[in-house]
Amino acid sequence: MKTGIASVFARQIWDSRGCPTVEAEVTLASGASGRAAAPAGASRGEYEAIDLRDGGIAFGGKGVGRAVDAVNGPIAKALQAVDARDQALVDSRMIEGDGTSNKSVFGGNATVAVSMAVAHAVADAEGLPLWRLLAGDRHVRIPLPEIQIFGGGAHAGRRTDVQDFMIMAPQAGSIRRALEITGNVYHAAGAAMEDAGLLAGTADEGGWWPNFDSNEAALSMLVSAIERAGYRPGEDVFISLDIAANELRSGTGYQLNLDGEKLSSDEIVDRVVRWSEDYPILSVEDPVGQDDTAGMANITARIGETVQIIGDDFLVTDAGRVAKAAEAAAGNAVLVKVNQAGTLTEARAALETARELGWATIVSARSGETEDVTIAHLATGWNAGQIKVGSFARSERMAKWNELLRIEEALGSNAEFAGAGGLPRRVGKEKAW
Ligand SMILES: O=C(O)[C@@H](CO)OP(=O)(O)O
Ligand SMILES: [Mg+2]
Repeated sequence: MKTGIASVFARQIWDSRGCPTVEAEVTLASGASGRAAAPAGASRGEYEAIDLRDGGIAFGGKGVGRAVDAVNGPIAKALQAVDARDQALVDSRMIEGDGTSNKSVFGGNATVAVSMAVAHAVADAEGLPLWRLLAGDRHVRIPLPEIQIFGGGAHAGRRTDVQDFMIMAPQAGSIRRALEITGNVYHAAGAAMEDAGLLAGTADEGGWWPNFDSNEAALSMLVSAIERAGYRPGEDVFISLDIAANELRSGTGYQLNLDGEKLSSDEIVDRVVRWSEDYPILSVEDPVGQDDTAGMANITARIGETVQIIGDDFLVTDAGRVAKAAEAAAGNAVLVKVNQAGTLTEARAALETARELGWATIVSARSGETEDVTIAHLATGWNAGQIKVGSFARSERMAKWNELLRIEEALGSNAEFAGAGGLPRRVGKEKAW
């Protein structure tokens, strides 16, 4: 069989934070091949797949020899001669071989690299771009991007409590135009920071280092950067926040260091609701911690009609957690990170479950990335509607944005920008700022 897996091989490479990660190469009997690399998170949910790192830590500068060995040993053996076109079978062989619920034997960094490399090898064998292989004959839309302008939280020495200050331009009409708008806002924000004497470099994902005295100061600066770039906040360009509140947990509440306050779940929800009234915020991710279903349900009831409420650490790309959250009306969108699940099959199941429930889906990068562009293909081929990759000024991020430009070009006159259509069904109703 030409698409039978002939070899699986891994090596250690280095990611955008200068930390080691796993790169896998898969070759089929025909000679077709695929390559993919595992990303790595810094703000990680407790329920996501474990990255194996030598020395046992989840994030940092130690090697990934154990994960590399898992690929070159048991995973390679388990996948020998398996038909690569059967992604579900490939992934279940790894899931069964690992035998744990969180991939702690092989490492999620081992399984995710192999899972994605297999998909690339099939695309090579079929002579198709990966997005087209994944989409089949189905119509796809170019995803609406969420792009970081300031990076805070765990990505900037906890300089702001909020982790990602991002923008969205649902009316842009194309990825080409959305990126142009983002570039203009990004540079305007840098110039505004310089004018205010606040320019102090960039954070982990390339957003400006957030030298602010309050979370509100960052929000105000973002609004003025949008205006300075010549756009109308709340019309052309909206704000999207990743609070990453799991990182703020302290006892039973949440510690906001910049604002010098400890808040209960109800109080942090009040705070985010107030921000959403005072600023043109269209999307909020992880406003509460990974186990705070009541808090997610509370904020969804209060602002979910007009604001997208995304679960990241709260849902960890798990179909079961998405279904439970939907039952509790806790959120209206899921962030899909393939390495939280550990395989393409499991990540896609989380995405499909959310879609069936009328939730929005956002395919996302991690804060530690490589030149791998797989997620641009997943977001398009799975018709996710949205994509989050980090900022607009570092090559591991730009590689993904630029790949989307190529995909849009390949679609030619069939290219359709998801725009506001990528938002949850309830979001996008009239709201004045
Ligand atoms: O929280 C997130 O959404 C991501 C990307 O911003 O961060 P990390 O990869 O560190 O989890
Ligand atoms: Mg997040």
